[in-house]
Amino acid sequence: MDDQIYDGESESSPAEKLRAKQEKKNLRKAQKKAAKNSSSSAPVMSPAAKQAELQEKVRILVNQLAIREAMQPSSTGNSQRVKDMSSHKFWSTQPVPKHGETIEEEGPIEENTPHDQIRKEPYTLPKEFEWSTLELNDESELNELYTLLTNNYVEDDDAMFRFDYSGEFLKWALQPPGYKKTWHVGVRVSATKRLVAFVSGIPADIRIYNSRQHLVEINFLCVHKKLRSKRLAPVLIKEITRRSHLEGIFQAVYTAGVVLPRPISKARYFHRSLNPKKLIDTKFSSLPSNTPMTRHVKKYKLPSETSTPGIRPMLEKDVPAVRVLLNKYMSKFNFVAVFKTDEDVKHWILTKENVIWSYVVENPDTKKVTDFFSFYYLPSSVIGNPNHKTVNAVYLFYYAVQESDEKARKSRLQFLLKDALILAKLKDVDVFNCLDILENKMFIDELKFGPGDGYLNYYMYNWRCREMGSEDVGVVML
Ligand SMILES: CCCCCCCCCCCCCC(=O)SCCNC(=O)CCNC(=O)[C@H](O)C(C)(C)COP(=O)(O)OP(=O)(O)OC[C@H]1O[C@@H](n2cnc3c(N)ncnc32)[C@H](O)[C@@H]1OP(=O)(O)O
Repeated sequence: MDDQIYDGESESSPAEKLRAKQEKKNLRKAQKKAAKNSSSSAPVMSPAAKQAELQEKVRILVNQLAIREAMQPSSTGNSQRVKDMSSHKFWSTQPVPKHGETIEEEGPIEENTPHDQIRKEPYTLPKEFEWSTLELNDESELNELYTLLTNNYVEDDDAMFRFDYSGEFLKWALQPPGYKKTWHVGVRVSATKRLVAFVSGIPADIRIYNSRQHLVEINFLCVHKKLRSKRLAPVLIKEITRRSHLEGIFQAVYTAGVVLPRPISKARYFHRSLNPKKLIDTKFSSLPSNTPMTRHVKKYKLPSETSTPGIRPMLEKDVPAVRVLLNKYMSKFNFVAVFKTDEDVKHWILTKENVIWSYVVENPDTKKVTDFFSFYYLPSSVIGNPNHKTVNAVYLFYYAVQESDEKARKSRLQFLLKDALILAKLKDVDVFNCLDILENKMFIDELKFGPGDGYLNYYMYNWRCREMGSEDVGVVML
């Protein structure tokens, strides 16, 4: 494989020219606004309005502080380092907010590019490589993607574990209703046709604060280990951006372990041991000092049966009720996935063995579905361990409960999630993971989840908005 360095970032697209124009316009607007604010006399406010304004300012400051604090490099591992904007050769050219920029108005950073001005031909790759749109319904192409990711995708900071998404999982993640094959973007070595890089997009609907958006969700960006640091990732990102623009989509949502300009929010991973001995053998966790293994194992022991009356696997007939429950529950968060149709819920929530499991609670008297939860199966390969190849992990996905009272909701969640742990244990899962998003902090401590080393930063492309705490986030990405 030729490792020639290529910089695909020198071509400037019409969108980039438009962006520069828009930035100038924004600057002029901000200057005008500042001049207006400084010359006009302040309106008279009622004490209640003043109090509300103060509370809002404090809330914003607290959120900003929480994010800044979480972004400090020392305690959070190397991937959480915040680099200077000037050292982001690629990201400093993109329509994303800059680190440190104060955000006053929500909205797009650059205007939509008119269709006839969108570049028609793919970005140029180094001459040894070619673009290849993957056909995931073809078993052998799906297998090529599986092999690329299983050997080269996300690892923890210490390179001990690597995500091992199954082929079936990838089909689920990449072929939701309305998916576009052209957003499954591969790069092959022209001579051998070997797949060496990938990025994907899927259509998604979200609400961020009060803005509903149909956009693209970007995931599975991967460059083969032997081709790292050669600026291939920016070319892949520009190409998926171009293909999104061609479909009339100008905003994106994505998550990454690394800190880029600029997170909307930052969440932390929490882990609940189900098989403590194996987790210690694989060094996924360590035995606390002065704790014998028997006591440690006992701490995480669970009942062998669930205890919520009416709990059962979700069935297709539950889809409409689950959609209503879920969208209602999501209304309390500021950044959420919107499940527009029953088809969406059928695809994303209904059980697919060894990919996602979902359970509902049906009230034994009324037969109404009152709650549901789901978790997806994503094992990690254990790198270089002679005794264990895989850690079997599940991740909490979407859920909903109905209690409006916070105390009642907390106790319901603790009750339900305990059953989720039991059900996962019955499937021979070693660890149950979640982020501190949604209302997960209501059960994390009580159900003996412990904080991990990993963080997940949430981003939007071409959308400026205020930062938020992880408890405001209701988007679960795979
Ligand atoms: C409107 C539609 C818009 C659609 C697009 C929306 C944006 C989508 C954005 C993508 C969302 C992806 C969501 C996921 O899938 S997150 C999962 C990412 N994948 C992995 O972590 C797998 C293992 N790692 C790799 O495969 C490579 O290290 C990757 C491919 C990550 C980088 O390859 P490589 O290591 O060989 O680097 P390079 O020399 O080619 O390029 C260096 C440039 O790339 C910037 N970089 C590094 N990591 C990431 C990252 N995770 N997101 C965005 N940018 C990233 C980096 O800051 C630098 O730019 P700058 O700092 O100099 O400026």
